[in-house]
Amino acid sequence: MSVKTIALVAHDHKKADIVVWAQKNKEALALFKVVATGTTGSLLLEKVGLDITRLQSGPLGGDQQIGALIAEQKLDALFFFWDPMNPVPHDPDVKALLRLCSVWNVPVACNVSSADMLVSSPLFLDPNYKPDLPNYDK
Ligand SMILES: O=C(CO)COP(=O)(O)O
Repeated sequence: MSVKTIALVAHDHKKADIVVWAQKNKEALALFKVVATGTTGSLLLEKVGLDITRLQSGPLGGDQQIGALIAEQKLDALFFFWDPMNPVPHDPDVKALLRLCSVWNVPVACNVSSADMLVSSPLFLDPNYKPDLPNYDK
């Protein structure tokens, strides 16, 4: 049984949302090891006081670093408040990250309501719960 690792990421127009969400869920988030992309991580540290491992900023490779954690089976969930209304320069990285969540059966919440449900899910909070790994041999 080990502490779960989660990643928190928000695009610029969603950063206010993730700060409010993290403030609301600060107690629950303290149960996890938290990693975040650079700017999101700085904001969460400053405004919420979360203990966070900061990766690169998204456009500089932060999404890919989180993808690498998924490929190495070192990430238990992704909370990604991505922006459906504004394009980002690293859109291929965003798509790749979301794709890897599906490839590796990693739970991913892309908006406030799904983040609320995931962070309060008894199943996810069960330290013994591990989603099945996919089998691509067939
Ligand atoms: O762009 C991002 C995710 O695609 C987020 O990166 P920042 O947290 O550095 O803004």
